[in-house]
Amino acid sequence: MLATASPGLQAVARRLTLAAPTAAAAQALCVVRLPRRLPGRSASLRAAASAAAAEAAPPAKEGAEELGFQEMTSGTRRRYYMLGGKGGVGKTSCAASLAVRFANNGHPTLVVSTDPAHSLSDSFAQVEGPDAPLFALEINPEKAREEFRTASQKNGGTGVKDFMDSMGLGVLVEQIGELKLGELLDTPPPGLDEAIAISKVIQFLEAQEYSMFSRIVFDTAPTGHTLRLLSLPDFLDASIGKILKLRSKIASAASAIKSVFGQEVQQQDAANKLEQLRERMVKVRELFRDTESTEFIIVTIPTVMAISESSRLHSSLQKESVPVRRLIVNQVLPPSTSDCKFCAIKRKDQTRALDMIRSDPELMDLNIIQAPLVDMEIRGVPALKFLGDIVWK
Ligand SMILES: Nc1ncnc2c1ncn2[C@@H]1O[C@H](COP(=O)(O)OP(=O)(O)OP(=O)(O)O)[C@@H](O)[C@H]1O
Repeated sequence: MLATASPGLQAVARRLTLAAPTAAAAQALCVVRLPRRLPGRSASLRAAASAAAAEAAPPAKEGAEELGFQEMTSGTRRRYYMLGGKGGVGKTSCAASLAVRFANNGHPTLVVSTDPAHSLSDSFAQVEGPDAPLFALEINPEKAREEFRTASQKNGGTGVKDFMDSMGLGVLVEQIGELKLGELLDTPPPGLDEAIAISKVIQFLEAQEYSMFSRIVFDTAPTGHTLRLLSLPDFLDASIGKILKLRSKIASAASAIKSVFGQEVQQQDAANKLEQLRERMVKVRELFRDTESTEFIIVTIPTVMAISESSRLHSSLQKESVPVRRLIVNQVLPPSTSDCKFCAIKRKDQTRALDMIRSDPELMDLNIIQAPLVDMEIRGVPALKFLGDIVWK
């Protein structure tokens, strides 16, 4: 599939992830050209960021050097980095800057967005600029869910019920109904979309075309969703497992009659699809917990509320045995020689919040990375490279 990507398609860039693709682009794999030059304010951005980086750098912790970028980039075995945190703290900017940094260090990299707000359809695009291939993949969770719904309707929808009723097997169908899979899909719990979307990413990554990627960076959905997502594979694993069992009972009871109507093959397809989904969900869960290949990086900002939420997130991730080692504190105000009262108050507030991290039992042992608030919107590869060089050291 990669071979069909054409450099001529319409360029759309929103930081590194893609804006809503056109109908044509939505259908195809497309190449996105990002701005090659930093906007005119790059000098002030650079000055502020360097000053902030120098000022904000926390004292090196014992063993901290092992958790530098060197450690993230070493080795060619595939690794996954998932960035999560409260809405708007800078997950996408940090994820995209990490992806650019990996690509510039020779890693063919894929950055994945599963945020429903970002995409209308699945799209896959090469980002121009970095030294090694950098691709952005956006999964449309709604579309992924639709595929799943179609499979389950075939499996337990009214067509099957009418048919089974006529065969005196309606009770079994009611049992399927009790599992409420249809309802689950009509009013999905938050997190289901992301779970299905991530399972879809895993499906992609099993394909030959994607084998070249040695670093996969996930720009995850906000905190609450991500957490629910983590418990979902267990839930889906259990309910899909039950459905499959019932399915095989029904199939064996009615196979002779069904084959007369030619429905057996279709239903077997649906059952296979559910089984595949279940297997992928199990893989998602394993992937999330694999310390060798996966790391969940929490992104936060220096406010009391964001830090409290990050503390809860870390606690939940630990309960789910998800490896977390780094905490990015983004948008830390750079130092200034001017006597701006507003800035002074804000800085004091941020200092208090940073102290809170140091005394929070959930967060204090994490490797803390401070990223400065810069004076412009972070868009395009050069700006992301710039941010990445400051954040990922
Ligand atoms: N260090 C920073 N300095 C200045 N602006 C920043 C910084 N980090 C992020 N921003 C800006 O803040 C806004 C939100 O950032 P971003 O989209 O990366 O956050 P997010 O956590 O992914 O948001 P969402 O939860 O909505 O997906 C963007 O306009 C981005 O350019």
